[in-house]
Amino acid sequence: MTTMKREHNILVLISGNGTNLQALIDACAAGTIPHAKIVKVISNKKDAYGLTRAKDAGIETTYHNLIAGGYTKKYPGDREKAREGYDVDLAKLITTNEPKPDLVVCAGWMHILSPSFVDALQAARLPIINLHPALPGQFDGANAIQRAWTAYKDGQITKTGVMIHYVISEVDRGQPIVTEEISCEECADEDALEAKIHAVEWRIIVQGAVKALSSLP
Ligand SMILES: Nc1nc2c(c(=O)[nH]1)N[C@@H](CN(C=O)c1ccc(C(=O)N[C@@H](CCC(=O)O)C(=O)O)cc1)CN2
Ligand SMILES: NCC(=O)N[C@@H]1O[C@H](COP(=O)([O-])[O-])[C@@H](O)[C@H]1O
Repeated sequence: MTTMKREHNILVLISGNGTNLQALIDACAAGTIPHAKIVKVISNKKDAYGLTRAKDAGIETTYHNLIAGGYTKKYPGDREKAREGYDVDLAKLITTNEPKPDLVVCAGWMHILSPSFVDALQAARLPIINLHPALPGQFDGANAIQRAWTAYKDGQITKTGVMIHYVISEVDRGQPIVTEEISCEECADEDALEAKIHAVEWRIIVQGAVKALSSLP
């Protein structure tokens, strides 16, 4: 008797255009990510075009914002408490989502997640992976592409890359799942490097999701 494989549920966090979300949507539809479905997209930016991409694909969306959600008003002058409250509610949004997600993917999610968030998802046995446009330990944080190009022009590096890694409290320091190097020397300018990085991103975010799902207990 053949046992049907349960579909894995993916929840995606975005902040922008959503081209990496689109790569995941297309990969689920094509079966490149086998037996998987994106069940929710959450954005911290109301005008994120990724929300449109999700709606066009029939995926439920939620807008969750630090200011619009009243967190900075609730904790006036205490940005850390406001972020903490925001993150605790974000974790609740994710862990109580129906259907229950099996994997959270940060696909251009531009908000540093607090330890209370990371701990809450770990307690729920819910892995988080992140797309980062640099190699492990190279340019942690925001604006990695711009920083890589500057470092290359200053003669400090000859290559950069893209990685998918598990998310821990320390930003961009979680265990890498997939990495791919990119030679800066083959790029005429920063725009060419950015275009090459994005093309690699759209491929390895799918590979990273497949690997993370295949590692689930
Ligand atoms: N605890 C973790 N949180 C996040 C991780 C992580 O590995 N651990 N990865 C990031 C994604 N990211 C790089 O890959 C990243 C995104 C944003 C920032 C940042 O400085 N954000 C600022 C706000 C910037 C803005 O709004 O434009 C902030 O949060 O104050 C750094 C790294 C996702 N989170
Ligand atoms: N530190 C994380 C980071 O910088 N992520 C960057 O956000 C973009 C999202 O694009 P998208 O919204 O089109 O997927 C990606 O290109 C990625 O380089």
